[in-house]
Amino acid sequence: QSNQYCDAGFEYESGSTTACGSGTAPSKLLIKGGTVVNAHHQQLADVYVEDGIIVAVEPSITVGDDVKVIDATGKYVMPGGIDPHTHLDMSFMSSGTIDDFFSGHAAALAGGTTMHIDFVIPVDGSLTAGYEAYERKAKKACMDYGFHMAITKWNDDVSREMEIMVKEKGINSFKFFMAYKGALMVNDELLLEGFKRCKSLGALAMVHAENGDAVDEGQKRMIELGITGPEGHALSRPAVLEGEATARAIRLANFVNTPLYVVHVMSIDAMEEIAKARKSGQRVIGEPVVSGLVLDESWLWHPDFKTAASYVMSPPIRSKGHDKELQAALATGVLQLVGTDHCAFNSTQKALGIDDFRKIPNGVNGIEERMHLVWDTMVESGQISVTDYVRVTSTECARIFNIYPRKGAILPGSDADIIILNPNSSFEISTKSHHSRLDTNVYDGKKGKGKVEVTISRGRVVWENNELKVTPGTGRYIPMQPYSYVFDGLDKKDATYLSSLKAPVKRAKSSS
Ligand SMILES: NC(=O)NCCC(=O)O
Ligand SMILES: [Zn+2]
Ligand SMILES: [Zn+2]
Repeated sequence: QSNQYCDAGFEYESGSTTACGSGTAPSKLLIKGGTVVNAHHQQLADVYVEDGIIVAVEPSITVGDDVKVIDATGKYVMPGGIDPHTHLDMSFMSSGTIDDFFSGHAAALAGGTTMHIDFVIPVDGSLTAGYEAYERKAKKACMDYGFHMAITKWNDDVSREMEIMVKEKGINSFKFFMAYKGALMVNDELLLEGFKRCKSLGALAMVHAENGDAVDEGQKRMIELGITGPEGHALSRPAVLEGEATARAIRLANFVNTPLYVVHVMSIDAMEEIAKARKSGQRVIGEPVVSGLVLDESWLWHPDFKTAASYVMSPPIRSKGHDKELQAALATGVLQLVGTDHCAFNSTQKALGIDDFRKIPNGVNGIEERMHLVWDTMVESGQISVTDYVRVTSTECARIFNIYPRKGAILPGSDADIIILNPNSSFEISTKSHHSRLDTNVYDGKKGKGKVEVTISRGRVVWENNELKVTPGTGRYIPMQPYSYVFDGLDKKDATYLSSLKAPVKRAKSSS
């Protein structure tokens, strides 16, 4: 397997073999004989692409000699994955994630993901400075990307800048961290202000739901007990704290009547709050991440610090049982789409917390592994259909963030972000052959059925025959408009609420 790629102009240390290339960019491409799968439908059809756009999806398309033809007989032709949750090149916990907008994209493309949405972190509270910094970081992009933005403090400038981000910069979602006390964490007052502002702009409010004050207390408790290793991470922030914050955020969003997106749902406790809210008719979206779906916390008790620390993320990976319940929730529509929270720190960076788990930079990998692991865990096990696979890995993300059907579909007019998955082939994940810069991989050794054999990024064949051909600077920013479908009808709910309020009681002025 090739593990190196064309990186002209960018410093990058990589593996041994070379597969440098400009990313074959035939202006015309025909994918023949496959089963084309969209979230709503699947059919035997050919897909014809010109200049990065899908032109036709129909049986038996004939073309001239100038067209590159890929045979997909017996395979699935699907929209490339869209990862709604990543942290490339992010400064965090006295460190910086080691996958940037080049290596992270290379890894993503090798695993069948053709777009992601990353979280811009404001600089000293300034959204504009944060946006500009991420614009610079993303110059080396080799696949398409969009941005969410974190809100870490509140004042009139932030409120004004949110409007600029939505109306001028193509950002339609803002994340509020209810954890990471003393760093990114916000209080309920800010949460309410932020939710109201999101609503007024048609932007989606997102939350990292853990009770940060209680986590702080739990961490102190572990240190006092002499538990300083990675297992202290899990013990200090139990699922009840995720459930509490999820419930609180849901209730506050309900009070404001704005949709809510809960990122990285890791526990039954949080999932059940989402289920309850959805059942009552509230617009709440739940995003499980691959680590929560396929791993359990036992790794945090591994005797080797390097191994154990590589599994430290927040909220923590939970005990066995949570994984299966989250899978069931995804299969039944309680949770809607799968992310990764790809946030890669290598073992040297993780060693910052060798004596104190509170200093281990939080985050695990997944951008390269998500498509394979979701296929194997959910489709191969019979829990979801192939069309649902497309929905949870691509289409639903495109719909929620208002870029459908440009993304998330194999339809005439859509961007030609396409994967060909062979259900009869198999994959094996290995730290040695992955494309991330990480020296660890929380999925190392995992094997399964289904293999992404070809990835096409806007008409360019970037992954084929286990070879990656990517070029920095070819990825494009995808602006996202506000008021996606999750806002439909909310004005009617507001009107119902207002008309339900009784007219103010008129009282005579008392004389005494
Ligand atoms: N999840 C995690 O551990 N690191 C990334 C930051 C976040 O999403 O909370
Ligand atoms: Zn988070
Ligand atoms: Zn995250």
